[in-house]
Amino acid sequence: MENFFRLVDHEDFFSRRCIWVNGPVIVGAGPSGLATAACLREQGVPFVVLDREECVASLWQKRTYDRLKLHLPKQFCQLPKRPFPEDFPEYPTKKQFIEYLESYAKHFEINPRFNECVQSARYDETSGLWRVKTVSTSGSTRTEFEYICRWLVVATGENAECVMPDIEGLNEFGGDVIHACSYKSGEKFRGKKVLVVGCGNSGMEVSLDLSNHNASPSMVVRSTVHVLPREILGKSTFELAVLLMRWMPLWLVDKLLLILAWILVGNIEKYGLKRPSMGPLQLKNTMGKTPVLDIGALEKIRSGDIKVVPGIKRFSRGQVELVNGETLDIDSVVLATGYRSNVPSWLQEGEFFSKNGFPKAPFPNGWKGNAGLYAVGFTRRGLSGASSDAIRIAQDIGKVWKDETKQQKKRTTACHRRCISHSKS
Ligand SMILES: Cc1cc2nc3c(=O)[nH]c(=O)nc-3n(C[C@H](O)[C@H](O)[C@H](O)COP(=O)(O)OP(=O)(O)OC[C@H]3O[C@@H](n4cnc5c(N)ncnc54)[C@H](O)[C@@H]3O)c2cc1C
Ligand SMILES: NC(=O)C1=CN([C@@H]2O[C@H](COP(=O)(O)OP(=O)(O)OC[C@H]3O[C@@H](n4cnc5c(N)ncnc54)[C@H](OP(=O)(O)O)[C@@H]3O)[C@@H](O)[C@H]2O)C=CC1
Ligand SMILES: O=C(O)C(=O)Cc1c[nH]c2ccccc12
Repeated sequence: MENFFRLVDHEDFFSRRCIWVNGPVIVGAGPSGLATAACLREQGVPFVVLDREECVASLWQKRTYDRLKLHLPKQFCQLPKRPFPEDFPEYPTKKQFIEYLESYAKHFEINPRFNECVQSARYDETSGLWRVKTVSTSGSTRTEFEYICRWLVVATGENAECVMPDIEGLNEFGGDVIHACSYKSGEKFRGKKVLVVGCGNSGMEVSLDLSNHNASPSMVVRSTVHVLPREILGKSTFELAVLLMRWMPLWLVDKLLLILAWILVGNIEKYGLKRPSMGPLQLKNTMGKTPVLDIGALEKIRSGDIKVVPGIKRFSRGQVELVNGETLDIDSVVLATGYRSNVPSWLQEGEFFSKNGFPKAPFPNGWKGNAGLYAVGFTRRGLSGASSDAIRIAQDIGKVWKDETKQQKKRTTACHRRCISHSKS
């Protein structure tokens, strides 16, 4: 047992083991939890990280497709205190990113308690402490734990659960229906007609991968979407936007991006890809809707290899009926319908987090709540947002920690002195 938490060796009436944590409990061992743990380690603050899966970065390891690459340049995706290895390409692969995260955890000696799913967490006013209940499913035994701590860091992410839409007739469809989080490669869809529901980055990249594997994807675009080239004149579009934002307001950067996109990708409305009236960055900031950074799907749409279709009316056996009345024969469905936070399902708190599982306060103020509650990685700004939250949280907790340990030291030294002077007299 590591020295920073003590197993209070008693089992309560419900056979739940209580663990006092000296320092914060961090829920989630993804990039956000790891970044916070690393920054705390540097401050000398002990912590416990909990994760429901048996590995770090489970979203990346278990719920993403094989050909995934980061789609922002590497300098926007590395975590605090430890840059990516020099030989990483501009857009690291999923494998490289996972290797980096594993070595990051090792370097900062972060050893999460795996297979522990947090069921509930509440602040106990009387003691001024957080009570975090988990169920551990390691092996065939089921153990319940209760962690008691002063600080709670929520790092379960914006993508904790898959959004599975309830579409009429989907139960009668009969073929394979998977969410994009279970999609690995187009290999097993060769020669198949696949309906991809959703046109965010997942829908676009799954459609591209299917087409590269000689499947026939039809992608559902029920409303509007911003598609931007990943690069403009050899420079990353995201980086260009970040640079421009230093000099001009967001709406103007949006206008420029759209002019450049028009020059580079032309009118895409004729392919069924209508743009929202709000600009891409403004939409990301206000609604959290990420623009698509194109890595080749547009070309396949132009060539007709990826078919764009309107919203779905209903499914029937082997078929889908669309809102324009058209009916398509299909073999499989990939739901690229997005993700949601799961915080409301376990955190018993109504002030800091809103019902959608995101902090109520917008960036950069959504990292700190009341009574030792923190949130990391809910900024809708990807990995760079998570890093900036992590740094702030560790500084905030570190300051209190240092003040208190200093005082404690003073008390012990004073007592020590008194004892010595006492023994002399
Ligand atoms: C396909 C895809 C590609 C992406 N690409 C990029 C990119 O290129 N650049 C970028 O900046 N961002 C990207 N993102 C955004 C993404 O949010 C971040 O990459 C990153 O994974 C977020 O880290 P996180 O730690 O906040 O969340 P996660 O990585 O989701 O980690 C949260 C962890 O919490 C655990 N957990 C959840 N609930 C519980 C519970 N109740 N009890 C215990 N543990 C729990 C999960 O098991 C998980 O390990 C991408 C997202 C997706 C889905
Ligand atoms: N390479 C990379 O780095 C990648 C990054 N990502 C990131 O992961 C995050 C999640 O992306 P993604 O999984 O694409 O999710 P998004 O939330 O971005 O997109 C969901 C899509 O599903 C559509 N949709 C939802 N419900 C329905 C329905 N009932 N019928 C039809 N369409 C529906 C939405 O349409 P509407 O807009 O009308 O609601 C939208 O087009 C994003 O931040 C994204 O950038 C994802 C893949 C790759
Ligand atoms: O890829 C993602 O999911 C991200 O959230 C990364 C990201 C943060 N801010 C953006 C603005 C435009 C495109 C992608 C992102």
